[in-house]
Amino acid sequence: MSVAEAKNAARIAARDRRSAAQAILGTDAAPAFARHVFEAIPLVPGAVIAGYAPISSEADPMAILREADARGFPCALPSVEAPASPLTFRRWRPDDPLIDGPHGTRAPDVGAPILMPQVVIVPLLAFDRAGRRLGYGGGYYDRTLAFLRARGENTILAVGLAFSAQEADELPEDSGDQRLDWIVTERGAWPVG
Ligand SMILES: Nc1nc2c(c(=O)[nH]1)N(C=O)[C@@H](CNc1ccc(C(=O)N[C@@H](CCC(=O)O)C(=O)O)cc1)CN2
Ligand SMILES: Nc1ncnc2c1ncn2[C@@H]1O[C@H](COP(=O)(O)OP(=O)(O)OP(=O)(O)O)[C@@H](O)[C@H]1O
Repeated sequence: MSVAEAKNAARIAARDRRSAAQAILGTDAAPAFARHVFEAIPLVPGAVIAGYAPISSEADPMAILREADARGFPCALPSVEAPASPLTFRRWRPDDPLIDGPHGTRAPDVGAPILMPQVVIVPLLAFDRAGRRLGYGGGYYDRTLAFLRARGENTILAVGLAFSAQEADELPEDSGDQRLDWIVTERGAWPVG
């Protein structure tokens, strides 16, 4: 089996596990995610924190972003503005309206300023303890984290957000894959490695 085939097989199983976890935990997990992030992760004051507007059964980062905003961290959400390119992040404040993007995603209006995040909360279908992750297969977050890491002026933190049931033993990986630095679930926050 090629790495791409192994990833596709893992995606199918991971989708079911994620939706089962979301059905059980639902909105109860969101405040736990926020508590773990602010208790465990060393955040530089003023760091730009990027989240995402959740789709489907994704773990919901919006409680993290609202708390970040209340603590004075500028927040941003991703926007797909060109295919096969890194994501663009635009400023978001609580209650800002969002516009529809591809695959049911929502993003800030194109009039919102573009920000370069130092902390990227990453959606995922599955993660493992080594920080490998599996997304929908568009490669957007791999390209985006590679781009942000290559700029190199600032170390960025890639924080995978998931239900604990999304943990996999060992995910398939290829050379373009970007690993997570932290994993946050409803049970806690762990640095990778
Ligand atoms: N909430 C969220 N926003 C995001 C992403 C994401 O994964 N989640 N993205 C990450 O790249 C970017 C948008 N790109 C995407 C690329 C592919 C699919 C996708 O394949 N979605 C599934 C449908 C999900 C579902 O309803 O279960 C699909 O079409 O099969 C989604 C988003 C930026 N914004
Ligand atoms: N660092 C990268 N730079 C450029 N292209 C990449 C990179 N990583 C992956 N890609 C492209 O994206 C495709 C899909 O990658 P992959 O299957 O790892 O996506 P994913 O991590 O599941 O999705 P996503 O990152 O969007 O959540 C790859 O086949 C490759 O063509």
